[in-house]
Amino acid sequence: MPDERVLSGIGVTPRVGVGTARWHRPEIELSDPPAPETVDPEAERSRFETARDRAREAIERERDRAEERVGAEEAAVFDAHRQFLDDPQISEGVESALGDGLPAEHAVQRTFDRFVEQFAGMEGRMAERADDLRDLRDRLLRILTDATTTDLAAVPEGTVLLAERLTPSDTAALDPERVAGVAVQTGGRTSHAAIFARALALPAVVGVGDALSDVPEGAAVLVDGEAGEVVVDPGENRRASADESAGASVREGRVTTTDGRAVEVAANVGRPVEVDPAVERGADGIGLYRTEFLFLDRDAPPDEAEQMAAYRSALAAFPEGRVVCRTLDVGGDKPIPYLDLPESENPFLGERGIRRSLGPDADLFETQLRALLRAGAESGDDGGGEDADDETGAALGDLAVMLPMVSRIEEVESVLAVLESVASDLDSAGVPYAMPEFGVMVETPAAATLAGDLAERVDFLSIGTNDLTQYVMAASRGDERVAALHDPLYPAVLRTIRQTTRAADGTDCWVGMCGEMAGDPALTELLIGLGLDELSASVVTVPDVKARVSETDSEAARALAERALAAETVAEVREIVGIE
Ligand SMILES: C=C(OP(=O)(O)O)C(=O)O
Repeated sequence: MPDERVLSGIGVTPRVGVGTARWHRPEIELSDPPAPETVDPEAERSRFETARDRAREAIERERDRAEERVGAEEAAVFDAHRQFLDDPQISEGVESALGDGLPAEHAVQRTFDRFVEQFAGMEGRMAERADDLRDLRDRLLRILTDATTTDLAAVPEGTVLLAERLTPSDTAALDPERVAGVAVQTGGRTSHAAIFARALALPAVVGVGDALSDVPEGAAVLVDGEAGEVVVDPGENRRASADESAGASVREGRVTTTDGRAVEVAANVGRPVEVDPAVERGADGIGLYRTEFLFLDRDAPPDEAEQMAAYRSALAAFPEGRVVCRTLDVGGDKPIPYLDLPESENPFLGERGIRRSLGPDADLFETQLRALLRAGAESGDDGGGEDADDETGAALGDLAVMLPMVSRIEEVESVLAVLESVASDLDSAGVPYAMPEFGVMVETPAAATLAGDLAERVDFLSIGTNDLTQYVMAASRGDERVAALHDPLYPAVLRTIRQTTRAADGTDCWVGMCGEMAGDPALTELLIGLGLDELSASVVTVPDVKARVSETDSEAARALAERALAAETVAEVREIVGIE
């Protein structure tokens, strides 16, 4: 058996892939420039201009392609490339190098290298600009030297792509059908490579460092995006784990248990770019759209038309399904600078979620509800602006609105009143809208205790086990010292879940789960036994959860849940469920 070699980095997608190493080395080595007197500056200027035009066209093409595959937000990086291409300082730098008698390719290299050095010495986002400049420099050099490079869209199936760095254009070109994994020497969790890899559900490890450069072309390599490991010459055991992680194949359409009980398997998404991968991985709909992501990383909130366009395109992606939009959930771990959230002694117990929407963010909340009600209208309302969705008129799925951090019946009553008033304003203005399904998250012990009263007022409850566990166990989500307590398999949490589903038994109110627990296929049978009607999972695990649902017998699941509910310790629960 060959010796395994394990390199560590930062795992960015919870998947394991194995395949054959293939290096992507786009850097171009130029030989020394010829003597200046032998160079014709006019001819070189014209070569540079032609190369710049060709680069501009290619950037446009790649931008469109990236937008189609991974979304407008990620594709926006190509706009930065286009701006650099026409940046006067760069043009001046190239002009001055041509004036010094350098050929076009050397002029490009000298100019860009200076800017790369400047940006690389800065912090944060500015440092990322250095990558954009390298990307653009190499593109121009490839054109000027007629260099042939790997066509990343056409690598052989089963390729594990290795690179010193992956530029946005490289990553956007990757074909998930062909690429078994990606390992990159540089980059962090929020690097472009990581973001694209996640959006495409590719196993990926970034920030592996120089050790990666010793991996030979053609070696067998396993990429463990969960553990953050790159394993060269993996042994049989490792390969078996990759096979397991390759997971179930995508299943279109609804699944039922072996005895015919329908369980909806939806996906959790945070940004428009994640919607298409959810469709591709066979989700029945969106069980949690974390709409606060539409409000992050910007200077002002999205207006009604922009929000409406985002909601409508999610609805159009699931014409047969349901899209559950959670209203703005800020505060706690999700600050938004322009909202000027006050310091809180304990933000998780402070003014967050619905508490803000019915308080200081009332105007934003009303705008969001207007956008949601209008988004659900059959067709014909295009949001009234150029930001509006061009899917207008397409078949749309069913919209549902869900409230975060509910702990009082009064909150639900107040929101119902706001909904009525928004609907009546739209009515009077003759604006088309549709009343959505209406539900609340059960993420506070108070909501679980009141589940029966809530169920009388809403169409659905969705259990957010991430927060529910934090509040039931009094163990902060982000505090490593109490991480072991943050486990939904503790009997207190399991019984709170059952309390919630039981409260809705026999009513028209359905009960789903959108916390991370719902996405763990090892717990699917238990959750069916606990009475969940819907499971909303991370996009990558949707096929595995669907597969588990269709292997489950509801009677056996109920018996399993009864045993787990009778257990007194987490260790007993784990043993009963059959996990370590
Ligand atoms: C799904 C949940 O919400 P969040 O976005 O806070 O993880 C949860 O708390 O389980």
